[in-house]
Amino acid sequence: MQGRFHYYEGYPLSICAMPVRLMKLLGVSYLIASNAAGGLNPKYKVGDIMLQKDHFNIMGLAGLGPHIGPNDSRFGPRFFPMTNAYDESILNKVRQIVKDLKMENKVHEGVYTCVGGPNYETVADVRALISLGVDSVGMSTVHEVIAARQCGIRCFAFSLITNICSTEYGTTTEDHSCSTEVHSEEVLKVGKDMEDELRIFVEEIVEAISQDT
Ligand SMILES: O=P(O)(O)O[C@@H]1C[C@H](O)[C@@H](CO)O1
Ligand SMILES: Nc1nc2[nH]cnc2c(=O)[nH]1
Repeated sequence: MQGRFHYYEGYPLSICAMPVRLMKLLGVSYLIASNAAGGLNPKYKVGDIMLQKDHFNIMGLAGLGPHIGPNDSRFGPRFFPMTNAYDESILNKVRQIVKDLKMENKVHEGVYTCVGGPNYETVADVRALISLGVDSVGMSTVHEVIAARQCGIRCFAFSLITNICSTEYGTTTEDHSCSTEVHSEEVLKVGKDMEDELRIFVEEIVEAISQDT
């Protein structure tokens, strides 16, 4: 996909996840999802990559999801497990790729969460998410992975840590900016700067997966 639909754009989560269901109809069996995310884990640095071991479905706990409403059985059963949402065998292949590409110093494994956005988090939000065991926070991916798992697509996802979420209020300067604020320009720049490295990373993953098929 080139881009995606986001909840903050006003689309329901079923529309945000619609491309995944279209993929299912086209015969896709693996999903590689990526996202720009804020780092919550204190070990993370800007430009690091977090392989998603799991996600914390905070929007789902609030009753939002791509699968709310009448169930269309073409896209899977009404009820389904999410215990092993992120495919361990793909993750093992990626762990090897990380070693081969000598990326160990910048790659972590952790838990992602999706919030509604489009505002970034308050300090209180950040502190709460950390206490809930979340390592990175963004505005996508979770509902795509839910739709994928419902219809049996195997999933791998990673976050590019584009900024560090602040647990401190910081000081506001005369121009009303604040040292600990996140701005989308920073997020976009880190994404752009990492483009070539991430392309190689994803190409390697596609290659490794395709050896299985
Ligand atoms: O589509 P993703 O999740 O990669 O983009 C994230 C969420 C927002 O669209 C944007 C915020 O900076 O980055
Ligand atoms: N919610 C959220 N999404 C992001 N996308 C990139 N950075 C962030 C962040 O800090 N928070």
